[in-house]
Amino acid sequence: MIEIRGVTQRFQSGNGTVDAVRDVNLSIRKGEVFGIIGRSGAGKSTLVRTINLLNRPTSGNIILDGKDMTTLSADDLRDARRHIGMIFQHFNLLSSRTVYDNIALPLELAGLSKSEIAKKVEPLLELVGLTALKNRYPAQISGGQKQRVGIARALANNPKVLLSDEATSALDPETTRSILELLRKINKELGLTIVLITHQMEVIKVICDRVAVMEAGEVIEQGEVLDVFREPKHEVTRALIGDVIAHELPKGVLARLRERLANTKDGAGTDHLFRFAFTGSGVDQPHLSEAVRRYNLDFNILHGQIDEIQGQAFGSLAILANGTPENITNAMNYLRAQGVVVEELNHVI
Ligand SMILES: Nc1ncnc2c1ncn2[C@@H]1O[C@H](COP(=O)(O)OP(=O)(O)OP(=O)(O)O)[C@@H](O)[C@H]1O
Repeated sequence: MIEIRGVTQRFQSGNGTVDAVRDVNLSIRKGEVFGIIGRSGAGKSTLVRTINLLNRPTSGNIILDGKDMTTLSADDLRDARRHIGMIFQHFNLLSSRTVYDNIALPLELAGLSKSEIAKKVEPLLELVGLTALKNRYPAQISGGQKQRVGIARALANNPKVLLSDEATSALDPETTRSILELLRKINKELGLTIVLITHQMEVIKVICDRVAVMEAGEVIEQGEVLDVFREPKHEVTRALIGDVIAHELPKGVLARLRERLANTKDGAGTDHLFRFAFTGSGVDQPHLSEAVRRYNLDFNILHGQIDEIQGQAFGSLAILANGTPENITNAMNYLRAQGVVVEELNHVI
C-alpha cells in the first residue's frame, strides 16, 4: 500500500547538513495500523511528512498504491494528496469556523455544493460523536472533541490513508484512550490504513498492528507489536517498552538481590534471576508451575505484569529461581520450548 524506499531527508543546519531521516525502508500494508515510535528528534515527523510530500525527500521514493509520489506533477500530486488525510497534535482547527464548518472545509475546497457537503458532514459528525456540538466553535469544546473534529475533517475526502502526527500527545490518558478507540473503529469499519507516529509506547500497545522504532533518523527495529514487546532487540526499544511494562526492578528489591546473586557468581549460591515474557497460550497454560515441578525448583516472583496487546494476553515476569545448575538449565530449555522468552539477568544487576 505504502512503500517507503531508501528515503533520506537532509536539512541545512548551521554551516553543515543533518540527515533527519536516513535511508529508511518500510512497507505498510493496506488496512493496518502502523506505528512509528522514537524519542524526541528521532526523525518521526520528518518521515511521516515525506509520505504526503509535505517534505520532499532528498533521495528515495514513496510509492502509494503503486504510484510514485515523488515523480508526480504538481496537479497529480494535489490529486494524490486527497487520498491522504492527516491529523495533528494541536488539531489545527480554524477558530473562526464552527465544528461543522471545519469538517466541511476540505469539501468546500474540492468544490462540492452545500447539499453534497451536508450529505458527507452529517454522517462524519455521527461517526465521531459530535452531532450535538456541530454549531460550537473550537474554543467551546474540549481537546478530545477538537481531535474528533480533526479526525472527521481528515476523513471528509474519503482518504485511503490517515497519517497521525502525535494526535494524542496533548490529551490526558482517558481522552487518549477514547481517541485511540475511535481510530481503531475507523480502521476496522472503513478499512482505512493508518500510519501514526508517537513517542508513547502505550499508544503503540493499544492500537498498532506493527511498529517501527526510529533513532537518529534510522529505523533500528520493526515487526509485529506483540513480537517487539516479547523480544525487543534494541536498547532504545527496551527503554520505550519499559515505560508501559514493568521492566525495571524496584530499587529495594535490586539491593537485596545483588547480595544473593553475588554468592551465585562466587559459586556459593544457587540463585538465578530471569525475565520471562510470554504471550497468548503462554499466559493461560501453567508452564511455570510445570517447570517448577519437573525440575524441582523454587520460583519467587519479584515483579511482573500481565497485560493485553492487540487482544492477546502478554505477560512479563522477573523471577528468582533456585535449583541445581543442571535443573535450572533444563527448566529454562523446557520453558523456551513452550514459547516463553527467557532472559537471564544475573549479569545485569
Ligand atoms: N526543517 C528543518 N531544518 C533543519 N533541521 C530539521 C528540520 N526539521 C527537522 N529537523 C531536525 O531533524 C531531526 C528530526 O526531527 P523530527 O521533528 O523529525 O523528529 P521527531 O522524532 O518527530 O521529534 P519530536 O517528537 O520531538 O517532534 C531533529 O534533529 C530536528 O532538529
